[in-house]
Amino acid sequence: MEFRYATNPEDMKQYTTDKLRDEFLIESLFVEGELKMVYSHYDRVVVGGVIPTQQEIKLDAGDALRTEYFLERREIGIVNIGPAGKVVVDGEEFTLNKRDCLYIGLGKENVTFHSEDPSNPAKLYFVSANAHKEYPTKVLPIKDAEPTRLGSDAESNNRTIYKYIHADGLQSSQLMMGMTLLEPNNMWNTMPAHVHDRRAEVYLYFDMEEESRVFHFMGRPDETRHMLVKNEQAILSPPWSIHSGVGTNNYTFIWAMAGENYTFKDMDFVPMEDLK
Ligand SMILES: O=C[C@H](O)[C@@H](O)CC(=O)C(=O)O
Ligand SMILES: [Zn+2]
Repeated sequence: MEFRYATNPEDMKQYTTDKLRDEFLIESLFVEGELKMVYSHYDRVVVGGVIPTQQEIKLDAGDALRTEYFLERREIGIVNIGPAGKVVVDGEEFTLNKRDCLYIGLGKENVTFHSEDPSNPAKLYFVSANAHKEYPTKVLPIKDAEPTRLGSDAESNNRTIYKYIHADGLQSSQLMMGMTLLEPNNMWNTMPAHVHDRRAEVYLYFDMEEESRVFHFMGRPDETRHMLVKNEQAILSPPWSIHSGVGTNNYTFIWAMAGENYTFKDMDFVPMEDLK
């Protein structure tokens, strides 16, 4: 488990490119046969990636959480971004095909990750947050998720948002999670940009070509910076930061939020005049 601390936005003004990336970019989450995790002090989210091969991989609290097991005081949302996989939760099996989401509630002790075909392994991405109450452990297959169309070709941001974990979907204590797919020839996400000072957010960009990049914008609206992001890299977005990107090609991303309220629509849009 790697640890990331929270940042004062005043300090971010001084950051070099390398420092910005060290604090906010997660460059490597997916390694065959391994479970990789980053613990962020923003709303204490844990961001993880796992590629199980021949052997199952256990979701382990290690020494980092100082609890008996990972979900003792947590909940988790898992999305498969690769070939078919399986998650076993206290003996119950959940199959996840590409883009399916599994929510696991507080108190589940034994969670293991598996691939249907170890030579063509699953790629499971997850975000976990602290939880105060147990909600049902459940899969939402992508085919049953509600699509919302946003943007337009004229603005190069024609995209579909699927919400998985939220007030009207899979229920949780505080975690919200979903996925946004851009149509071909559409490159912009989240423009006009917004902030939600009550919740931190995490992005995972994926389904990108090796040579494609997303220029991801962050920072307070009047003090923005960018980071160059590759396929299957994640971004930690502080509550005070915009989180918007433009790609050299279209792409897909998973967003996850945790924090104060549980209201997806609680976001403050930034007028173009205020963006600097
Ligand atoms: O707070 C919500 C998140 O930033 C995403 O829902 C934004 C997004 O997917 C998009 O505009 O494309
Ligand atoms: Zn947001």
